[in-house]
Amino acid sequence: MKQKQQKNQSRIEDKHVLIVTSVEAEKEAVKRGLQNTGKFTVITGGVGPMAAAASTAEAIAAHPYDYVVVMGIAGGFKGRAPVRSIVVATELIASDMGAETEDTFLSLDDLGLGTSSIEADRAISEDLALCFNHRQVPVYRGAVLTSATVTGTKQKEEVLRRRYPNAAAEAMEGFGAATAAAQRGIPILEIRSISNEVGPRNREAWDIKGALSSLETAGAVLKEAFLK
Ligand SMILES: O=C(O)c1cccc(C(=O)CC[C@H]2O[C@@H](n3cnc4c(=O)[nH]cnc43)[C@H](O)[C@@H]2O)c1
Repeated sequence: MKQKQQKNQSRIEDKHVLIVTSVEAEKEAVKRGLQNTGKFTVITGGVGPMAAAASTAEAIAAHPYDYVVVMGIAGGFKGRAPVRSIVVATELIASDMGAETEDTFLSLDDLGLGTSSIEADRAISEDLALCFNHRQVPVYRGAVLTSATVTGTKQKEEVLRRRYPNAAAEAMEGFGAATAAAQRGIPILEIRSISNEVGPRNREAWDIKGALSSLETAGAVLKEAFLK
């Protein structure tokens, strides 16, 4: 009876997971963390929401993945997610898709034209945050913004803070991959390691090496969460 129950259950350890990164260095960092675990396929999907959407759509059309996980480095909002910490997304938001008026911003939801926000798989993202805590890796849960343009001014940072009070990080791919996944009903997750503060551009100050090291740890934690 027990055997039969186990056979009928949809077991998380039997799932096949597609991981979407933007550049090769992120893919290699995640793969080091995963240590050749067969159930994960890691792709370099390109930079920006359009490249991420197209690459994800192509991958999930070719193979029946059970989860899509967007991973990479990101900017963190000061006071919400410091450099080298990890952000596990609660939702993936297209930060600039909508319409401006003289005094506000209208999202696609406000306009009745679709949605600018897709929720991350709640149970797994909560579990992941616990796994990071367990390893004493600083982790924050919050919305991850997808912006086609990296924020480079104080003024834009403040606009985003006001518009998205629950945002912890900004990157460029999540909502694109999530759109492709949602069209096939595949749950989405986003895990980001913070390389820089969102705000005035200072590319030399980005801690890419540190963030890639945190991303490698994130790969190991993802493996632990899916295999336990
Ligand atoms: O130059 C390198 O060695 C290198 C290694 C890994 C990654 C990079 C990138 O430039 C990745 C671009 C990627 O980073 C995300 N990102 C990072 N910070 C921000 C931000 O403040 N706002 C938006 N996006 C950010 C983004 O997802 C890009 O795809 C270079």
